[in-house]
Amino acid sequence: MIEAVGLTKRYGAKTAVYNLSFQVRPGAVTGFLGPNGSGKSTTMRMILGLDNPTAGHVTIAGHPYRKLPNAPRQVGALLDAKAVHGGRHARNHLLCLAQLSGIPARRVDEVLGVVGLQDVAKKRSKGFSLGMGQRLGIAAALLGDPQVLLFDEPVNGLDPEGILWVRNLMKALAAEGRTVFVSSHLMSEMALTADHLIVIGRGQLLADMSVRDFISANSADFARVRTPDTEPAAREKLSAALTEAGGHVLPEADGALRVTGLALPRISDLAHDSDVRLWELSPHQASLEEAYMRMTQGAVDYRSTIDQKAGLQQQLPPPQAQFQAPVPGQGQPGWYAPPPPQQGGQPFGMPQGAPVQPGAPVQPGAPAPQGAPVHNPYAQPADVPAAPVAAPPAPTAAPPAAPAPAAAPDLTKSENNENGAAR
Ligand SMILES: Nc1ncnc2c1ncn2[C@@H]1O[C@H](COP(=O)(O)OP(=O)(O)OP(=O)(O)O)[C@@H](O)[C@H]1O
Repeated sequence: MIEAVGLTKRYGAKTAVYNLSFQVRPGAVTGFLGPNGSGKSTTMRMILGLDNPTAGHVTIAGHPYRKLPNAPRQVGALLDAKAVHGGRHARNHLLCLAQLSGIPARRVDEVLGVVGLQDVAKKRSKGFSLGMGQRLGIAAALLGDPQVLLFDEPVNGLDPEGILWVRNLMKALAAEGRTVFVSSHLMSEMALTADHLIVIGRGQLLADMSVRDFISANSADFARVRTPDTEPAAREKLSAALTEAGGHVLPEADGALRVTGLALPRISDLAHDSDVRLWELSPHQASLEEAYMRMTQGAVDYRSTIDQKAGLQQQLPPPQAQFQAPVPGQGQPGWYAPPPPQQGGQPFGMPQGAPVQPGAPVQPGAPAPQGAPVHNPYAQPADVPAAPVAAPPAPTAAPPAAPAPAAAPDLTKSENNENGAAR
């Protein structure tokens, strides 16, 4: 098991990782998700003892990596597939690594076969494609037949067949009881590969939950209902009837209504009873990618201004907007209404208070425990992490309309590392 407690890493004024605590358990693929620059690689480097935490600590099987007995046999990692001596043959590269760790040569041929590079084993790796380089990096990670495996963006550069192969490999390794920790910025890929998700944004924990919980919290079914464009009063009338019947109605940018909490036949009956004609009544499911984008949108460091101008980068609402009561007949162009899974619920399984404790899956709609610190990753400027703030008032049924800015920690103070030494 990998366990991080209060992990923080600063590079000068830049806080790459802030107060990150989580556990990665054996027997499962744990996806490590976050936008570019969110701190995934930094976290992995700290797990592997390649970077010292500014504060907090991280252990593998109870030991910091550098104190782990026979570490190369216990932990395998793919961090940077390009970090290979290009002049060496693939086999020689692996042979060197094996000799350094006392691993027999026959294991080199085994892993070359596992990753499908046996036919190019005698080729210099500088001639390798991106995908072949990834396979060589994965072979190196598997050399010691380790129980704990870390892969940083393993599907980078792989073709669809290669992606499927990595996906199946990760699952097979976890099924053998190994701890498999895989970083990615693609929710769609992780939804297919991982059992558990740890999501970070700007170095802070946004979610720690099983994929199943993430799916049930985020991919609620909804119906799209459309009334004739020429009859805004009918749309308003229907919206009121649906809301009165217990549905949640949110206007979509194109004038349709997104309805949750009511089955399609019931929506049809209500429209009929209200004497409203329908141009569309269709079942839909919100995509996980969409939910993930919304979860991390406030924590994205790099965003194209050109995309925004062209309308390619959709401006999504802040999470609090999801709770705004629907206004019958009034569209809110420019944003895509999310599906609230339940009344007063927490649509994304996001921690309302403190980041979710490892092992405690987020219950959609569950209020933050009283006294838990409020964590508001959306309120942060780009370079300042959210601070653990003072105890909030008792949770209320409805969240505030606007995100409350969280106090930033004093970044000028040094923190002590696990050994008590200031960095
Ligand atoms: N050695 C370093 N010196 C200064 N800043 C660094 C260093 N390493 C990382 N950073 C910064 O820390 C932040 C987190 O970087 P990191 O590479 O961990 O993110 P990431 O989630 O792995 O990103 P990506 O998905 O793009 O690989 C970034 O803003 C990055 O610029």
